[in-house]
Amino acid sequence: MLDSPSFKRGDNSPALWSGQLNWPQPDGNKYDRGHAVVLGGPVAATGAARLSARTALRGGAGLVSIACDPSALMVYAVACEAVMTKPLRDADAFAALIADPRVTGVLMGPAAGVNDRTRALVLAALEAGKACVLDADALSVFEGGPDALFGAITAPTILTPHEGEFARLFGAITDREADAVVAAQKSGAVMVLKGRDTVIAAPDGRVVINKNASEWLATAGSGDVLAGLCVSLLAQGMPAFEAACAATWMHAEAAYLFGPGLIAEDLPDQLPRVWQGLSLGHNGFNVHG
Ligand SMILES: NC(=O)C1=CN([C@@H]2O[C@H](COP(=O)(O)OP(=O)(O)OC[C@H]3O[C@@H](n4cnc5c(N)ncnc54)[C@H](OP(=O)(O)O)[C@@H]3O)[C@@H](O)[C@H]2O)[C@@H](O)CC1
Ligand SMILES: Nc1ncnc2c1ncn2[C@@H]1O[C@H](COP(=O)(O)OP(=O)(O)O)[C@@H](O)[C@H]1O
Repeated sequence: MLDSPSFKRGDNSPALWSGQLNWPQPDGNKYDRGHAVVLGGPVAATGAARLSARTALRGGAGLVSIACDPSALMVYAVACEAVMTKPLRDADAFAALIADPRVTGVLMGPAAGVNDRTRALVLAALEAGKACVLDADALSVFEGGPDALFGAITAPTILTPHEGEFARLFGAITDREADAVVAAQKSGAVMVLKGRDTVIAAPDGRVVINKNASEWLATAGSGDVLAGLCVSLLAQGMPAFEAACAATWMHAEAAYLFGPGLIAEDLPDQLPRVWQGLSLGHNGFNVHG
């Protein structure tokens, strides 16, 4: 349906994007499913990036690394197992790290800090032409001067603001759907305007409303998980709009499968059940042959 040039608006469902999921192949290796790099926050705020990175692995990325200031490396190294850690001194070091062609997606923002360092790292990643997901502080650092951000976006990019972050870049919201479409066109990025019904808008005018969310998702770190899922699917080669739609639906489905009492930590480990549902023909159609 989304391939039709006439498609403009609809509710999110696997029918829109399941054909573009990157399933592991019998003769494949981990690099076939991409390497996602997550920017880690400082030593006192490591949880958000760890949630994002764990989710990126559960979302199917073949490799996931957290890049962080050397002063925080020990915390990440002790806390992470399959997720790798990379020391990162400055924007030049970040550019060198992600210049590896096998790095296929970069997430910045969760607990990164609203400061000049975060701003410089975001601009370095965008200028490197990498597929990026920008969330939280990676958006807030451009409050008061968003054109510097929009002008740097050339590669596939997903922005995942909550309403407060959205207003910092685009002004007060009057109509969530219309405002998200305008914001996508203005920024050149896929917009994921989060909320009860999340609006996903592409610069070319496509817009989808996600309606399977649970109110239990309104919990600290839930957005960090969504950002991790976005970068996972982007790093696996999905187009940005389809990756954003799939991530939003899978995030909400994970919450539904867990049920009441959910906290953000519970979400990544529900993703195998989400994948199983998709592979077995969830919602009445078979996506895995
Ligand atoms: N485990 C961890 O380490 C975690 C770390 N985290 C990290 O914390 C940092 C701060 O992130 P944040 O989102 O809490 O705060 P911030 O950017 O100041 O915005 C908050 C202000 O915006 C407004 N607002 C309007 N609509 C809103 C909405 N729908 N949802 C929320 N707010 C809304 C509202 O203003 P009000 O409307 O009340 O005037 C509110 O006061 C960031 O780095 C993040 O990654 C978190 O992810 C949690 C887990
Ligand atoms: N009332 C609600 N019902 C359903 N989903 C919600 C509700 N409130 C928030 N969400 C979802 O929870 C997530 C919260 O993300 P965010 O505000 O960035 O949190 P955090 O910064 O703590 O990670 C988003 O995916 C949003 O769509």
